[in-house]
Amino acid sequence: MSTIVIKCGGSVLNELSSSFFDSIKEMKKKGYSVVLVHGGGPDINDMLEKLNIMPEFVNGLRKTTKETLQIAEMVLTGKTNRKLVEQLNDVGLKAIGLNGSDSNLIQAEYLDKARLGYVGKVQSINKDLIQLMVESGHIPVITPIAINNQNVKLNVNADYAAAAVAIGLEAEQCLFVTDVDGILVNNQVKKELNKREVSELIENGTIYGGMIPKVESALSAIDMGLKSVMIVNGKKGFFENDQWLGTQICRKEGILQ
Ligand SMILES: Nc1ncnc2c1ncn2[C@@H]1O[C@H](COP(=O)(O)OP(=O)(O)O)[C@@H](O)[C@H]1O
Ligand SMILES: CC(=O)N[C@@H](CCC(=O)OP(=O)(O)O)C(=O)O
Repeated sequence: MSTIVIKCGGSVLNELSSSFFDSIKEMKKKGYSVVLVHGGGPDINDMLEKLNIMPEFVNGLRKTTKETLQIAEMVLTGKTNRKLVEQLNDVGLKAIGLNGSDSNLIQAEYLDKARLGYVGKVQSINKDLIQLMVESGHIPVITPIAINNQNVKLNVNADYAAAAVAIGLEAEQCLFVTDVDGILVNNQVKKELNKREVSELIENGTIYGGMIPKVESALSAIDMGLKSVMIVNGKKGFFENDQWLGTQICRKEGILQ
């Protein structure tokens, strides 16, 4: 059975359009297995600010102290995951929330402990557990908190978590659902971008902040054999006339021609 992994960004979780849920129903009807990974950066920021802790990011990744990690997990599992699971269940989709640290669902190691603290780089995923859920007709909704081999929990950027889940499941496609129509260059959505173009756009500052983990994880997923990675807007319908609307990340030039 073909799998589509959908990463739902925190930027758009409160504004998901009804066509977002219709698209998931459509994919299920067509026989795809659907697996969701969610973010929640803005919810974490709100809580940190309430607690007078200043959020800090390096290239779109949150600097994570032990305290920040606890707050991130509390918000992501207690608020963000709950909300998305409830919304999916409300429209009749059988969603089930899973924390990435449960049963080694997402295994990670420190990405750069000195610079970023408790931030994880995914090493492996528990494919069997996800497949168990999928085969029983459920949509797993995964929170990007991982665990390392010393049982230390780590905060993983949801874009990297989604790409790792897509690779682990040998998914057909990974969709990054966010709050913009795709990657914008001079206010125009690029239909496709390759590795070289992405590097140039990061270098000249056109791609910045939260878009960096998206394009970097997209490129590494493609390098590892994933067929298709797209960045789409969750506030609108992003599937029309059998086509995805957004930016496709390609390995090399002209891959779609
Ligand atoms: N070239 C670009 N095109 C579009 N958005 C960009 C670009 N570079 C940076 N961004 C920013 O990336 C944001 C999406 O990333 P982020 O806020 O982390 O979303 P999410 O929570 O969905 O992961 C956009 O809202 C925009 O501010
Ligand atoms: C290490 C790291 O950056 N973790 C992210 C996890 C949530 C996330 O990725 O949320 P978005 O998809 O909304 O950005 C964070 O703490 O914000």
